Amino acid sequence: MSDETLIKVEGVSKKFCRDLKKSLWYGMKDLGNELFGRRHSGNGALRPDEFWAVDDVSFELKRGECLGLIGRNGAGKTTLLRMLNGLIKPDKGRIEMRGRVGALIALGAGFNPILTGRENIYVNASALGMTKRETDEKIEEIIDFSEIPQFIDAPVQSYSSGMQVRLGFSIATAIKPDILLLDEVLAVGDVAFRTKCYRRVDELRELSAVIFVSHDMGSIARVSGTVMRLDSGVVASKGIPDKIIGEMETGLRHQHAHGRNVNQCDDRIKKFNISPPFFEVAQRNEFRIQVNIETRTPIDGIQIWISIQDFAGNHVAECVLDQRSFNNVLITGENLWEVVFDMLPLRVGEYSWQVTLVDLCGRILAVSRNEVHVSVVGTGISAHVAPCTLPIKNITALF
Ligand SMILES: Nc1ncnc2c1ncn2[C@@H]1O[C@H](COP(=O)(O)OP(=O)(O)OP(=O)(O)O)[C@@H](O)[C@H]1O
Repeated sequence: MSDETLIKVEGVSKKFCRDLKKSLWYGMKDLGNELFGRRHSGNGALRPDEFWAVDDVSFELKRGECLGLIGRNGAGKTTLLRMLNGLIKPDKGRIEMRGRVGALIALGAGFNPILTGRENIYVNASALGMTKRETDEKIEEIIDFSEIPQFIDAPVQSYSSGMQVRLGFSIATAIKPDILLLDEVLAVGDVAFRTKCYRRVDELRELSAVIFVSHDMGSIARVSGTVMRLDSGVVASKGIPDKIIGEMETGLRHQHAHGRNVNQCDDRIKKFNISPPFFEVAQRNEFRIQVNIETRTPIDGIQIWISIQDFAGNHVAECVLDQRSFNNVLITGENLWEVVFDMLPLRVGEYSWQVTLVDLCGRILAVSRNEVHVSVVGTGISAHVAPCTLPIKNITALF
């Protein structure tokens, strides 16, 4: 690790407005005041319906350091990354970034959908300060790493979410950035690609300052030297990974023990349950789970990501339920599906499931982590080599 500070954040805050009409009105007023050189309340007190999404956050990061950013949905992690990447302006405070910044924040962000993958590589690389010659030298490496050479001359709008993540990550890291910002969006990639990405982050960590946002505590603990937990925009705690992750998990267990729904994240989601919470299944036998989502408003298009981890926290199996598998529209109130899997192609042992509810833009609506446990029983002779995809037999809407 060097002594060179690459990221310096001092008292940074960002506010948003919950009401769209008011938000537009405030925005126009602030713009008018700025044009006429008048002070505006953009950096002052909150106006009706406004709230601090990020509130007085300060930290520094040196080359060679990796900061893991954790917190429940809506804690302000992405907003902080977007400010660091210059996509939005803080209302208060100061951000200093030194060197080239590689970032993978929102799904599809930074891509022009009508341009091909190859054209987007050139556009992005030039925005990151690379010359055409430098990009020419790197382009094969970028395409190779993304593993999508057969689609590279197709428009990005035809790419799946996973393909966009592959290309975005390959570009962001191929430029050998001084600063690398990685949001949860990496989770969209499949297990094998994610593993490859973590390996590359390990390599880059020596040379860059890395900020890594994730809900996957195993990955956070593996990659980060320090972890910072945000809670309602405020830095709730910061320190070594084990301590901060432990605190967060204890908090979640406490809420659970006191009857609150730990999985509730986005305001629109009232309940997100997977049942049964524990089940035993014989190797290679069919098994079924129920997914129950209660919403306050309709949500047009969701995906459900299921990821299974073994006792050591390694991802061993996963699958995505999207519009190809079921009618993925949520109605107001109760939505209940039964999902039948053909078999669980895993070795005998104990596993936990992480089930994540995601909207069509890859934004996480709710996470059910380590709430569902499965015990695989059988002869012990296995089975599929992990990681593997869970074979879905069918999904039925129960109501
Ligand atoms: N453009 C916006 N306008 C209004 N509110 C916003 C906007 N962007 C984010 N928010 C709100 O700011 C808060 C922080 O959001 P942010 O996306 O930073 O959280 P997060 O910790 O990254 O959550 P997640 O884990 O779900 O990605 C949330 O309440 C969110 O609804």
